[in-house]
Amino acid sequence: MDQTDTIPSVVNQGHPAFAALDLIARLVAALELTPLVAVFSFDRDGIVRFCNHACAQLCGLAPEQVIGQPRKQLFMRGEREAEHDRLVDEVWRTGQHSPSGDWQVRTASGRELWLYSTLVPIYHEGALTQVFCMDVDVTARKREEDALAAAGTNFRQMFVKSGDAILLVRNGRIEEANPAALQLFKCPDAQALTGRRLADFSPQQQPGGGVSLDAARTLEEQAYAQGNCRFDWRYVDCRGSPFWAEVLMTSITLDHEYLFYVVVRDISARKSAERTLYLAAQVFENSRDAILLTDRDRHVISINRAYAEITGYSSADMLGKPISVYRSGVEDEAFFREVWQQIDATDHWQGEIWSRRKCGELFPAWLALTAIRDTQDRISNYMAILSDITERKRNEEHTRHLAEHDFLTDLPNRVLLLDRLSLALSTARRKGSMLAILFLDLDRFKQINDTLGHQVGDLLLKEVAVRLLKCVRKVDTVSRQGGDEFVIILADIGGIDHAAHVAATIRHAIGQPYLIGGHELHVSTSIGVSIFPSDGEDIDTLVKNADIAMYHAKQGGRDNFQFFSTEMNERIVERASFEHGLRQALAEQQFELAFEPELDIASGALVGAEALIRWRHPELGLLRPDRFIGVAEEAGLMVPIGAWVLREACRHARGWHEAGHAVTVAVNLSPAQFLQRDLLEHVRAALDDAGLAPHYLELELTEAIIMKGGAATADTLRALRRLGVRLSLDDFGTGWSRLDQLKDYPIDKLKIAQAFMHDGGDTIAIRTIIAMARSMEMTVIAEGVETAEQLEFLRGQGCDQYQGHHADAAVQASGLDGLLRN
Ligand SMILES: Nc1nc2c(ncn2[C@@H]2O[C@H](COP(=O)(O)OP(=O)(O)OP(=O)(O)O)[C@@H](O)[C@H]2O)c(=O)[nH]1
Repeated sequence: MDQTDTIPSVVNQGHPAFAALDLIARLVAALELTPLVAVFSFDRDGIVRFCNHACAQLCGLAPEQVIGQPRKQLFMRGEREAEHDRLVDEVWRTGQHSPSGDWQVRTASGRELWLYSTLVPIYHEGALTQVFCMDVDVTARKREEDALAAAGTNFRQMFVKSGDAILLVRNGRIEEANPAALQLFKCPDAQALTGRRLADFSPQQQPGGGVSLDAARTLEEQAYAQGNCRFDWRYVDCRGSPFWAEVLMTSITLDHEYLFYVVVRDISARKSAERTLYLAAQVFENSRDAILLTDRDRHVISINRAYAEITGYSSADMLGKPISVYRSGVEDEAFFREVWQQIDATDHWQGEIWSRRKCGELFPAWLALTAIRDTQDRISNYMAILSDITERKRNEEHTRHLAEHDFLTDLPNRVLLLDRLSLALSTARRKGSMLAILFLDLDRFKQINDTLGHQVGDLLLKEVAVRLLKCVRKVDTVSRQGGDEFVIILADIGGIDHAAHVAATIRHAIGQPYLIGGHELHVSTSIGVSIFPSDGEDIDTLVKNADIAMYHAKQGGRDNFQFFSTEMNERIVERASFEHGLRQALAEQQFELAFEPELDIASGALVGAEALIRWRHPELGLLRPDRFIGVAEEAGLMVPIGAWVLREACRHARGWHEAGHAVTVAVNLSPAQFLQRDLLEHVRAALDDAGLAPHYLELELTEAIIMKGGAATADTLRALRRLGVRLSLDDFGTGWSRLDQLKDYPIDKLKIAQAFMHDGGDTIAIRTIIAMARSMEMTVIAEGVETAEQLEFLRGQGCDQYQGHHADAAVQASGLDGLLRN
């Protein structure tokens, strides 16, 4: 219902003039009541004459307060007051209404408002009496407009200044692009972008495989449906270079237009980092080397597949455990301390170590440890790369073996020989010992090849190698130089006799018949020997001289060995002739016995005599044992010679007894005799043959026999003792046995070594030996007594018997020497 309907009619509606008046009255009433337009009027003095409700409300006053007030008090216009005054004057002057406009005002009640305002002249009876001011409150609209303008400005700023590329896309075409977009797409100007589709800046296909055009459309639809969508996209810029971007497409669709606000951010760096990470992960997982990662405290945080495969440990076994738990135990703590010290200093260590699989098996590994640092340069992790090098080591070993060994015999070849020789020489130099080089060449080997073929020759060479190895000790080296030549190093030999002995053994071994391919073959060898240091100080000289000596052996009719030095050859010849002579001496009874008397100190009586062998050599005259016992021992003649001495000594003793002198005979036993199984039988037979009571036979042993012998020796000694034979220990005090060690052996008598009697005598040692021997109830005899003073001293110490020049003299004086000599 119109508000004017509520205004009562003040005139008779039937008369036309009154009808017009009535309309005016109704209009005024409507003006009065309208809430939409604030209306007031003022006269030429600016005094308010009329004010409707809306106006009073706008001013924040009651209408009656407003009437009669100056118009300027209703709405103050600040800086624009004068401008408004001019408008008012213009209306009064021209009688025309003013142009409408927006005015910012402060109301009488202090509110800030925007008014849309018009001034209208009001005539009364033809005269301009008042001006109406009609104001519409447009504050709300004005504020919205301001906010919109501000938002627009902000948006513009953001659009222009954004570091991200922003595109406005309308109906699939780029409408606007910000500077960052021009830069990102490397466009010379905006025209290069506008009007085109985003797909125009994409490769035909996206890396995922979809056609760019279709994929872009799908994404636009998605953004339209969901409001926005975010995706990674591969673009190509105006210069044709591809790049990765992250795209946020927001639909701001109006009406039926597709309008998108598209933010494009270059993520090529991130993509490349992602790619690098992906590759690193692939490398980690697919590496054939075992890789393990730890944290900075060296606790395992990751292992790759190869690690699990190689070691047998799973991630579950290892994660969180200290890496040190998985050491093999071969390398010690000090080794790992050094490893970590180096990593601390250089961030890296690599080397060979032993590793252990979960099943316990050890394997050689190449380990590379690297410290990984964070952006602050602090160690954040450690990486261990472990390669199983079992196969490599095996191959290396195989290759090295091939390089160092002869393919036919598998003996060390020349390369390894020189290496070993160099080692042996430095050891010999350090220890001041001797070594020998034997240069062997088979005799007339060519004939075997020529008559029976190379294959047979080869088999013969292999058999020769086997035989050579049997002739030497483990410390020696047998090598094949090629052809039928072999070189042998004899390390640390005691003397040239050793070398001669080995050479003779080899000659003999090679000379034994071979059964090869159904043929019985015979071959001999010529051997040359050089000795360090006498025949040369260095490898070349020694090998050359052994070769020369071998040549001499060939010259000398083959099948023999020759020393390089003539002097040595002579000595060996002499030795050989000595050996021959000894065999003859046995057969021809060239040995004799001499007796050294043993006297009782207390009574001065002759109580025994030690049998000493002599060799009456047909050319050299009477030889004492030190000239020939060594050769006899090496030639294995000590057993028959010892047996002869035993028999002869017993026979002599029996003679003394028959002459009325119950004297004991002492016989020295050699180690070779002791090793004889039937020693006991020999002794018994010697006693029986001579008819001598066993307690008149005394067997003299050396400390070496006792100490080396062990249980078997103790058994033999006890058996001899049971037989009734007496046992004495010769040269006591010079070896390394101690008296308390002797208590397990049935020894009757100790012979104090002659050495203690020299230079005034070692009185303390003699005293100690005598005291201890007495405590063990052994008889003590001193050897090498030469003076009456020495004898007196021994007597004072309670020594039982003595030997030596002083005893010989006493025996001569007593006339008993004739007895012993016969
Ligand atoms: N079966 C065989 N023969 C070889 C091999 N290497 C070399 N030979 C032969 O070994 C022979 C060596 O001969 P020589 O040492 O020079 O002469 P020899 O016949 O042994 O006569 P002398 O040494 O003077 O006693 C030559 O016939 C070579 O062909 C091999 O690997 N296998």
